[in-house]
This record gives sequence, structure tokens and C-alpha cells, in this order.
Amino acid sequence: MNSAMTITDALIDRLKRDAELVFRAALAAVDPAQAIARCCRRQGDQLHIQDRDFDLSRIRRVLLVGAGKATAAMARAVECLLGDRIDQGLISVKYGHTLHLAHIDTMEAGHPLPDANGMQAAQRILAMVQQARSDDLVIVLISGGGSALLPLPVQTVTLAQKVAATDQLLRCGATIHEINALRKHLSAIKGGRLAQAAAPASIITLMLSDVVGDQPDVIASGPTAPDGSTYGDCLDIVRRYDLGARLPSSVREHLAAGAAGRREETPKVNTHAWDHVYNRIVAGNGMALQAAAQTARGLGYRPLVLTSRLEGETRTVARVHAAIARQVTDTGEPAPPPVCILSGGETTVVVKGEGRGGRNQEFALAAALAMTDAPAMVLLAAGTDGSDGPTDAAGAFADPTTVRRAAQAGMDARRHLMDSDAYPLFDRLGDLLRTGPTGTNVMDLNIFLCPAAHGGSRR
Ligand SMILES: O=C(O)[C@H](O)CO
Repeated sequence: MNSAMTITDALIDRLKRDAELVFRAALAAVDPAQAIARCCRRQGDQLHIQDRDFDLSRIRRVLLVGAGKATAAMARAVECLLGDRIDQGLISVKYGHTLHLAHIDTMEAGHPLPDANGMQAAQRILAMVQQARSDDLVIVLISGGGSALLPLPVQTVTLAQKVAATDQLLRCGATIHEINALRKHLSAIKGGRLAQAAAPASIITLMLSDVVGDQPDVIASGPTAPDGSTYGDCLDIVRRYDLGARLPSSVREHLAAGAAGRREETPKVNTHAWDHVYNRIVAGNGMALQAAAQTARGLGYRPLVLTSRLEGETRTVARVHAAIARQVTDTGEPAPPPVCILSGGETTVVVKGEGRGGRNQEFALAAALAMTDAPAMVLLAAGTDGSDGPTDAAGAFADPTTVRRAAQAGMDARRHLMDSDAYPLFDRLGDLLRTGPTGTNVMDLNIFLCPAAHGGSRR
């Protein structure tokens, strides 16, 4: 269908610019402060949050707590709305992720591995909400990274043992749902325990979701959500990833005692009252994809949103995306070009080598290898938090000329993929996207642009 199209530098450059515009529009839609402002409104003493109204004239004290990489921006937006009513507040954020706040204290803490600062923040937060009365309101702000930033291990596990367990969990290939099932069962604050500690005060939890499926009990290990997992599930996960010998004995013993009924389960939907808790997602990957689709349409592309629930091994998923793009350009199915194929979620890299890169750069390189003989098309794979793995890039662009250009520069793309070493290749080609920290985090986005046969969009 598109075979006559010549791939020119100018065409690729224009597609890259369009892809970046689509990405930046998606980021703007999930800006934490905008997301809070969109769903919360105040008129005098009336606070409206999505479908609920809260009468502030009946509230004695307002406490604000939170944890997560994007929580400072969320807290600032809440201060704009409620600053005059906040009596006490404390949030735990990653080192360097602070903003000036007038009414709320900030503690900086370790991420992805927890540290003593995080534990001190968790202790102070728990002590603060435990004092809340039935006529108090506790506002909880949660975003990605919250699990690591709010560590408060159960009594029989030390922080060092919790850190060791977290390290093993993060390396073993478990999903975030599985990792957080264990985190919840090793914690005195996660898995709904914060909500139970604050009862009978009213609780409003505002969440920026960085998990596939947006489940409140998984985002930052759900401090105010009924837990859907059990000690039994934790033991299954330990077996599935062969973690037994690698976890500290105190952790293994705690989980085994829990499964035998000798430790209290996390609060479930049917074991505790939740009427005092209002959990709301203010933004997530789906919202970013909608904004991306709208911008793509404005640029003249037919948006094709595949899913906001992307999971699986990065290289395989990338090849499937390249195959769909080829289907579009070769047959006009499921939609004729110009098309913008969009997907979001979080794939898993099985690290094979010692190289540098991140999920998104690996995705882009695997896709580049699958489109060497394709007509003009461009992929941008990037993380919405602006940092892809341990690199300074958000992600990378790939196109049918990537592999050839790399070879001309003396780099074997296949070798770089095998060594999980995508960063130096894309860096050399000038195909990294560097946004710096974006202040938000709703997982990753993949934007594939397939232009019309004459090379254009419909603009
Ligand atoms: O902190 C966490 O648990 C992850 O970022 C998922 O929300």
C-alpha cells in the first residue's frame, strides 16, 4: 500500500516532531496539579470531589499526608484549594522531588529502596492520623513510588531486612501487583492499615495511578484501600519466583505465621468498615492516551488506541507493535494511514547484559530491528516520568533507518539489544528523548506514527 514512499530525513524528522507533540500533550493531561484542579472544586465551605461533596464547616481539623514521587505537586494543588484549612501536613517524596509548600512539611526519602528517612516519615504520618477524631478530615495524596517512600515494617522485621526483601522482589521479575502483595503484608501502614489507623475520621485519598488496571490497593500498596491479597498469595509469589532462600528469615517467618493465621490479615473489604474512606484516581495512563489520541487527531492522524494495560516482555511486545504498524502501512487494516497507534502500560525487561538502557529504549530498539524493511514510520517509546531506567532520557525514537544508521556509525543494533545496551546507540544517533523529570508518572507510552502513502498526515 505504501511501498512507493521514499524515506527522507525530512519526513522522519517531521514524524518525530509529531510524535513528541503527541507525547507532550499526554504529559500535560496527567500533570498532577492539573489533575487535582480538574477533579476538586471549592465553593466556600463546600468541597466537591468528582461525585462527592464535603461540608468543611462540619470539619474540626484537616490533616494532609502523602507519599510518592509526584506528591509534592499534588500537595501544592491542594494547598491552593484548602491552604487556609490545613492544620497539619506531612508528605514523603523522593530525594530532590520537593517543592515549596506553605502548610505541609516534606521529608525526602529513599527510592526505589526505602531508607531511615522514609521510615521516620511513615512513623510521623501514622502518629498524626491516629489522633484524628470523627469530625476531622484526613486527605491522603498517593502517587507512584509511594511504597518505597513509606516503609514501616511489622514489628518482627527490621528496616534493613525490609530493604533486603524489597531488593530481591525488585530483581526477581515479579509484577508490581505481586511485589506490593508482599509489601502490604510486611507493613504496619500499607494495605489499608493507614485508613484503619485514621478511623473514624473521614478520609479522602487522591491517587495518581502508575499501575496497570489502576487498582487502589496496588497503587503505592494501597494505604487506604481494602487489600485484595492474602498471606497465602504472598507464599505463592515466594514459591513462583523461588525467593525462599533469598528473603531474610524474619520475612519468611512472618509470612508463614500469617498464612497459618498467627498474624493479623490486612483489612479486607468485608472485614472492616470503609464508609469513612473515599478513594479517587485523579489521573492514569488511560487519561494520557486519550489526550494523545486527541492531539494525534488534530495533527491529521487516525488514532488507534490499543490498550492502557500493556504488560509482558519488552522485546516481544515491541515486535508485536511493529507488526501492527506494518499491517497498517501494508494493508490499511485495521485502519488506513495516516494512523497513530497508541498504547500504554509497563513492560518488563529481562536484563541480559551489563549495558545501559531502560524499558522504553529497549522497546524502541527491538521495534527498530523489526522495521528495517518497512516504509516510513516512527515510534516514540517513553516513560511519562521522564526517566527511563537509570538513564537521563525519557525514551527513544525508532524508525526504519535506525539499524542502518547505527551500522554506519559502527554499532551492531542486534548486539546492543542482546546486551541490554540501547542507550549508547540511541545517544550516538541523536534519537533519545530527554524531557528531564516531568513531575508526573502514569507509566509508559508508545506512539507509532504511520503517514499516508504520499508521506503526510491529513493536515
Ligand atoms: O510505589 C509503588 O508501589 C509503585 O510505584 C506502584 O504504585
